[in-house]
Amino acid sequence: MTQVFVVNSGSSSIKYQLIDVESAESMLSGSVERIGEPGHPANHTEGLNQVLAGLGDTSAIAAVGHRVVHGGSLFADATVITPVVEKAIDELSALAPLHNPANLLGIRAARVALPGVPHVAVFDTAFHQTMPADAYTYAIDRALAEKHGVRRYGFHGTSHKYVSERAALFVNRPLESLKTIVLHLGNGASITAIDGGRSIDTSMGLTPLQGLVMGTRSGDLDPAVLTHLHRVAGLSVDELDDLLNRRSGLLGLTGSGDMRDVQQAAADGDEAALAALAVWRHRIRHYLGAYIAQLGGVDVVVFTAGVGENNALLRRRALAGLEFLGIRIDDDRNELSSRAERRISPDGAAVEVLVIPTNEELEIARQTLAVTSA
Ligand SMILES: Nc1ncnc2c1ncn2[C@@H]1O[C@H](COP(=O)(O)OP(=O)(O)O)[C@@H](O)[C@H]1O
Ligand SMILES: CC(=O)OP(=O)(O)O
Ligand SMILES: [Mg+2]
Repeated sequence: MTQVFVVNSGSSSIKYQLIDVESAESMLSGSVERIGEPGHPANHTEGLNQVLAGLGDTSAIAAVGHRVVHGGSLFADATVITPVVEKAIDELSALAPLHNPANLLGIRAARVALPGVPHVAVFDTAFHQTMPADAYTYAIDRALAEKHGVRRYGFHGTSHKYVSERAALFVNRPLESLKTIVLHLGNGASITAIDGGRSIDTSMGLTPLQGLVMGTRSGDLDPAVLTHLHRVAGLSVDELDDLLNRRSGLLGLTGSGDMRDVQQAAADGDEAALAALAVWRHRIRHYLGAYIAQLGGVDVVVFTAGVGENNALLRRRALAGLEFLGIRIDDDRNELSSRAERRISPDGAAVEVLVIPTNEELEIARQTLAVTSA
């Protein structure tokens, strides 16, 4: 029995699992959520120490897999963590300020608790390294961009990879033949266009700030918003960074960054919440349309992550009115509350619409074992 302990430090949560890789069975799993909010762990170190204290017998653990969000163009594959790798993850923190520091805290805390086994980093960016240059290039001075690694990288790759592979198994068609769009809608959110199993475009960019409206991140805006706010409102670079990463998105529009709160407020008729949901939906449909064009069609649309897996109403609203594209939802199927992989389009629809719970931890465990036993 080969067990891998997986630590997934998200921007607002720590998810962990002890996984028996051969059977794909989860021996232990849990999460610490709403980190930083009142009544919850103050930070990731506190959260992780709680988790590690409850681990019990660790003798069967062969390796520890860590989700690391930004790997730049240095890491196209899972990598055993050495001091050099740790330093690179640290240096990439500037490009993923909500994530890489949390990932590093996780690595350091776990290494103290589990010192005798290899620790492996599995990067969110790796799956998107297949994107063609036309999709990842920003139209700015080429030499400057190259010197500073300024390009689109994309994130949530472990999730997009896992979910698209599960979707192909679910519809019982070869992954190589499918045009798939995965909507990973969590606290952070991104959409990926996957052609035959390869990421060809994704909504996040140089950092996990670009694209969709998220819990606290703005997603897309005209880059001139930054220079404008600097000039007219006197905001410094750090203040702008904080504004767009930590005080925008649903939080900026409504006062809460948690979709559950926003939806409750909208149900109670709160104008700001209703408007925020409309912006959230508009942005999703913008990318959905774009990716159907980039792919030249779509066979499978998949919802995953916190919002995508759990919220039937938001799924319905995201896809409403797209019947002309063959995208339809069966309301009864959609509203069935379940933790299972499921189809929510009607039988015989041109496009399969699925809900596939993501399992970044299982994917991380598999990749961790693959590099440590290679
Ligand atoms: N039933 C639900 N309805 C709407 N949103 C939900 C529901 N359950 C969870 N969420 C949202 O999912 C988010 C967390 O998603 P998750 O994928 O776990 O995020 P992350 O990995 O970025 O921490 C929460 O911020 C919450 O807004
Ligand atoms: C990259 C990213 O946004 O991750 P998360 O959804 O965990 O915040
Ligand atoms: Mg996540």
